[in-house]
Amino acid sequence: MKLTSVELRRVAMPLVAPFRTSFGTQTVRELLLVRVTTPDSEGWSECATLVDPRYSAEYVDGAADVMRRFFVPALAAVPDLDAHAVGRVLSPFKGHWMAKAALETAVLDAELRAAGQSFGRFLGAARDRVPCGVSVGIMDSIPQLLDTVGGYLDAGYVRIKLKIEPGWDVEPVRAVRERFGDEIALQVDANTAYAVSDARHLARLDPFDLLLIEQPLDEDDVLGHAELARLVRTPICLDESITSARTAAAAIRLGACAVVNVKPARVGGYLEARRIHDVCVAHGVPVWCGGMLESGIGRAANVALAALPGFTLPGDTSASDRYYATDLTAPFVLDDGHLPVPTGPGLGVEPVPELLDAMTTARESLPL
Ligand SMILES: O=C(O)CCC(=O)N[C@@H](C(=O)O)c1ccccc1
Repeated sequence: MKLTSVELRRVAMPLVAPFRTSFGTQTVRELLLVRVTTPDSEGWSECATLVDPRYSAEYVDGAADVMRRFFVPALAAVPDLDAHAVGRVLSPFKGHWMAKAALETAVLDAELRAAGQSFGRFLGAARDRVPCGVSVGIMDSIPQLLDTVGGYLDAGYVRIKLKIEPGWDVEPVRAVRERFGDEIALQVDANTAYAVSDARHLARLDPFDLLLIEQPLDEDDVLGHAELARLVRTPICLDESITSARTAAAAIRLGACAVVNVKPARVGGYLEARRIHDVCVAHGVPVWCGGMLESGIGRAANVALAALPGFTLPGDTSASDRYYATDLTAPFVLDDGHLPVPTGPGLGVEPVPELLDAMTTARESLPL
């Protein structure tokens, strides 16, 4: 396929409620959407960068700039591009995994729409719907947390993930266990907020039978996670540390993680995400699909990925209304704790034009 146009759109989507993590609070999701066209198709994707480099080193303006100045010119020069070529063409450029993921995904969407094949079928989905977890932010009080968790359980979510940080960890977990019992699937996400020296404190979470503790330490502290795994009983899951199939294999070999959060945006796209899935399955390490507060565009692709056989734990693939009163696409609606895997060509969804225009704050056609 030859790229005939690439458009970047900045979209502002207000969250239904502030979402606080150990690295900041989101109230509006400022998204960068990518739309590519080829002679016989179009492709959409969503770049998962935040407005500021707090989750990772990438941020929205930086992603748009690197696409504009380096990535799109390189891809536009390729006469017969396909999704598998994108990673190769962009490999001389270091990092910028979310920007690379957005371009690869848009090209893949265009390719699959032209072929009439769904993302799920292309990736190797083994299910037609996926069980959904939900991520619960750091709250102002325990009562507020319990009300929020109760609402999500009533909505049917099959797993609760609590964001934690020093000062908001053991007590919230204890309160949720005391109120909702030992049966609910419960895990925590620290987003790198702790140090190995906090091991004894983190071991106080062990009695609560958590599924996992996600990314307690710095993303580059793989050895620290291996040491922590020897000091706490709760399984360690890595997110920010896993940037490729190779780093996944190394982290597993070093005993740094027993579970992996597969997040396509963090690793350059769905092709590498599937490689990470395959490496983890080969090592007997369960995976689940992480989220970046995606609109329906990114959510569609994540739900398709979460249907692969090694995704044996519920992911952060929540319904649209977890974050947004109005989604860019037809909303993803939870049904008996599950979301259906889209079956249409490509992502199987597209932005609703009037909704997209209403939420667009800037648009830019890149010269090819
Ligand atoms: O449900 C979702 O999409 C969000 C899941 C979630 O908690 N994501 C976290 C994370 O660290 O993985 C996050 C990413 C970016 C911004 C805020 C939070």
